[in-house]
Amino acid sequence: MSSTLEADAESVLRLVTPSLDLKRHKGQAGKIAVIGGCREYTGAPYFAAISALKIGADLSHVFCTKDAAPVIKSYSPELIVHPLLEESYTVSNFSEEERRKLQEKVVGEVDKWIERFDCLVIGPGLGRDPFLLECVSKIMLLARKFNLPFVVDGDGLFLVTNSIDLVNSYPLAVLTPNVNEYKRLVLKVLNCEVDEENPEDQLRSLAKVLGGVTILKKGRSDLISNGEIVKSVSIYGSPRRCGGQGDILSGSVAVFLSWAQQLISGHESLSENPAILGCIAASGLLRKAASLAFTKHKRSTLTSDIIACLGESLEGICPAS
Ligand SMILES: NC(=O)C1=CN([C@@H]2O[C@H](COP(=O)(O)OP(=O)(O)OC[C@H]3O[C@@H](n4cnc5c(N)ncnc54)[C@H](OP(=O)(O)O)[C@@H]3O)[C@@H](O)[C@H]2O)[C@@H](O)CC1
Ligand SMILES: Nc1ncnc2c1ncn2[C@@H]1O[C@H](COP(=O)(O)OP(=O)(O)OP(=O)(O)O)[C@@H](O)[C@H]1O
Ligand SMILES: [Mg+2]
Repeated sequence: MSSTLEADAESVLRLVTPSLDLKRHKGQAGKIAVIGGCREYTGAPYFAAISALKIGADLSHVFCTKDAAPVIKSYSPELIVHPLLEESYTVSNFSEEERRKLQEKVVGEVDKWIERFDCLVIGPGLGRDPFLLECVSKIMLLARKFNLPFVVDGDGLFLVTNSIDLVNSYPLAVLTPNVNEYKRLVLKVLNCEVDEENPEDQLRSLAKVLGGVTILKKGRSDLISNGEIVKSVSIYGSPRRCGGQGDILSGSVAVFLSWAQQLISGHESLSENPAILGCIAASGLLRKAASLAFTKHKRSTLTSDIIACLGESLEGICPAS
């Protein structure tokens, strides 16, 4: 791997992480919202949303189904949980008109909040219910209308792979596929298999064909591209592959992307791409935290242990004072 490909993740973390300042008010360090959480999955949206707070965001919301909400609330009083999304079983006896009205209501409720957020994370633990995914498509269109950045992960990638137009040519979209999700995306968009020999060139082509979205391809090395540049993050992480680490990553990308956007909007001389910076910072921090958690917990390392190490890992790179 060439040295120019490997990003200096620690420098990026130092660049984008804002200093703590008594003059700043609640909200200025970031307000993020996770769209995810259904009957099957409550852990994934929790991991994404709590990671955002642990890194330093001020407010973290979760928009999930009615069944998932009390469960997610009970994991943490820190999260603001909206029991809004509906699955097909709720509407099984509804007419077309009643379904349309319910969708309008769901999207209308999200619309009330959306302008307050700095970034959305769409997909952790969302599930694949068709009625629910239709609503989420409309939420993505709403986010695009407000020029709100969003990170698409998990089942959000299932949705996007089947409806590419939702992200096509939206430079504020970040996709964070794992090995499987990437395979499906490459097959759908490039109509070929994953190229293991030239992963950087294929990733660049994929991001370019998608009109300049940013893609963070997760794996032994994380590879990041927006169709122009390609960067990698290969810092040593952990040999534990417990589920949920991708969810930490998606919540973290949302925070670092928001911070990078804030930084760049205040410094016209900075020409870096905030989505690329956000991905590098998030990947670097997750790997540091995973490594630290593994030294403490070895084989029993869980996603919650990695989340508990996010603060200490960031402190080691950007001390709070
Ligand atoms: N606690 C929770 O609530 C969590 C909920 N989550 C939520 O679950 C939803 C579905 O997400 P997902 O990641 O399970 O779906 P997908 O990518 O289709 O993988 C399915 C199967 O693919 C395989 N496989 C995976 N990686 C591979 C690899 N590197 N190399 C080779 N094979 C690989 C592996 O199959 P197996 O090896 O078991 O045959 C795996 O089981 C989504 O909403 C997500 O957010 C998770 O975030 C976890 C924590
Ligand atoms: N083989 C690997 N070696 C080292 N680190 C890895 C490896 N695979 C993934 N990772 C790290 O774990 C993070 C999460 O990637 P992973 O492929 O587990 O996501 P995921 O399948 O979406 O996770 P989740 O279970 O949350 O859905 C990546 O950003 C990367 O830093
Ligand atoms: Mg995942």
